[in-house]
Amino acid sequence: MSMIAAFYGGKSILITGATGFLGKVLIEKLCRTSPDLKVIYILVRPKAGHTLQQRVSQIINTKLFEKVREVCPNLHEKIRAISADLNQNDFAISKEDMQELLSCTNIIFHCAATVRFDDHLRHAVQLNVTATQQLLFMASQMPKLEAFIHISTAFSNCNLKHIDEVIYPCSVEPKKIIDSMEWWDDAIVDEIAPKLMGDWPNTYTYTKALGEMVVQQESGNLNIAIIRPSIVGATWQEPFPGWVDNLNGPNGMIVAAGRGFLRAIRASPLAVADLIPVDTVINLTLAVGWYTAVHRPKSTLIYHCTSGNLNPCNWGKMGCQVLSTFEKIPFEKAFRRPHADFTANTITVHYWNAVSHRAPAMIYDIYLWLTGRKPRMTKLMNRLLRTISMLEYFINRSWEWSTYNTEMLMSELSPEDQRIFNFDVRQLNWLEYIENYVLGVKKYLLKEDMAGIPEAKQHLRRSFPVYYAP
Ligand SMILES: CCCCCCCCCCCCCCCCCCCCCCCCCCCCCC(=O)SCCNC(=O)CCNC(=O)[C@H](O)C(C)(C)COP(=O)(O)OP(=O)(O)OC[C@H]1O[C@@H](n2cnc3c(N)ncnc32)[C@H](O)[C@@H]1OP(=O)(O)O
Ligand SMILES: NC(=O)C1=CN([C@@H]2O[C@H](COP(=O)(O)OP(=O)(O)OC[C@H]3O[C@@H](n4cnc5c(N)ncnc54)[C@H](OP(=O)(O)O)[C@@H]3O)[C@@H](O)[C@H]2O)C=CC1
Repeated sequence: MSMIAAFYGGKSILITGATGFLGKVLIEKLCRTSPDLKVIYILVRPKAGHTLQQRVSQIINTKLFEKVREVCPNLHEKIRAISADLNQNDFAISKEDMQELLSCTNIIFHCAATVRFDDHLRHAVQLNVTATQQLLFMASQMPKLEAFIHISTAFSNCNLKHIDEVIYPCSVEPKKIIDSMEWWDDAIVDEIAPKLMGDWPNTYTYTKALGEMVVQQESGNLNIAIIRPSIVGATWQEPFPGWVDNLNGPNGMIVAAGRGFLRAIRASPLAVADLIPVDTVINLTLAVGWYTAVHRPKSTLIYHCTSGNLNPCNWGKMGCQVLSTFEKIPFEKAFRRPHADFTANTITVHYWNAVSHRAPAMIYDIYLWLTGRKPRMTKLMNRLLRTISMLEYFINRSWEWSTYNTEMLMSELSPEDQRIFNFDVRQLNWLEYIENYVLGVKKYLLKEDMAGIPEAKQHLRRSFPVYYAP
């Protein structure tokens, strides 16, 4: 019998960010391995044109939930959506709902965040710092709470090269920043943001670091743990390989390269590509929830969920495998034949951006205009180049994350739990994983049919501009 699965049986679990990438995989795994859990409360913000129930149905009627729908036929009843906006006071939760959450919750998984790199500092602070503070305050009023699990990022300290499983202080206290945001107008925030952020590359990583400090400072008597995943990628094994549903991180780059838009990038081929599959992150998260509640460690433990020190792979090897997968399973309607150059030289980057990115886009737009269609390629290319410029920081450096707590936890699990909640990234075969990843992007993100592969291959071979354009 799995101790972890049994632990979640009969429990009331509160999840923020449940409609996001990690949140969906968390709900799926929880319901599949512990179908006898009592209820999962999910805090969902209302979206125009969709009722809360519709948002839940949209999630659980997808392929990701195919297996769990068999194991847990009353899935709808297990998931209770609560209308909430984490940007509002008391999360704009109704009195009745709040009362129920406070009196019933046993475990909290706090996943909600803004993961945009370019978010305005005010908004990033609101969601990644202030909302975390508010949730901790709520947690402190929950008599039945056994554990509070906070999802951070391994890049919250990306201004350091070697990162231990400890909280590093930021120069300005998060409480001061939260208070200041109330009376600073946007112009002041814009002016002061670079000074506050120092050597953090964006508002996302900076506010996630502040969020960790808040967790440490407001932990009180709570039983808390922090999980720091690195770059979270498609599923490795569960519920099936290659599932992915957004364009964040490497996903957008795989789409852009597969469709032939992206041909060269400023990246260090030897830099460690610290990717971690989303199911690995969720398995660790559930194991941490169990361990924190049952063993009640004396201090807040931080768990790095990274691959670099246990099973390293670099961007060069990943890029090659992505490209070789495109040959076997090409994407449909490619603009050009997939090809990629890594370069570290700024002049070469400018050259490739002009010759291989902007010029073909402009030529194609002229062709669209001449044939009476709306030009769109230049706009798309500019957006892609802007995205790449934001990712460059992460593909030209390597970090070392220590994983003592994560390895300690692995050794605490029974053999059965090590199998069911596997987060041993040493077992991951990168080449196989990347191939399934690319296939998953094609199937689940681009919704392309595998039956279209022969036609996609013909398109690449037969179309002269597609094959020969630089
Ligand atoms: C398996 C890995 C293999 C990698 C190899 C891939 C390619 C291989 C082929 C070879 C190529 C050359 C070699 C490549 C070498 C490596 C390259 C890989 C790069 C991988 C880099 C990963 C780095 C990740 C860093 C991680 C740091 C921490 C991780 C985290 O903690 S959180 C998750 C990370 N967060 C994000 O990724 C969010 C980033 N996004 C943003 O900040 C914003 O969306 C934005 C990029 C700033 C864009 O903002 P906008 O306001 O302009 O746009 P908006 O968001 O409103 O969207 C508008 C429309 O654009 C679409 N869109 C959004 N993002 C992308 C995207 N990345 N690519 C394409 N399109 C995108 C969006 O859907 C909208 O569309 P519409 O609705 O139709 O208008
Ligand atoms: N993806 C990655 O590569 C990595 C992610 N992480 C961390 O993992 C966690 C989850 O990330 P991920 O799943 O990728 O993120 P997503 O962007 O996919 O999901 C974010 C979630 O937060 C919710 N949310 C955002 N704003 C609000 C709000 N005002 N009120 C209520 N809910 C809100 C979103 O709801 P809605 O559907 O309404 O938008 C969504 O459910 C984050 O803490 C992130 O920092 C860490 C490392 C890497």
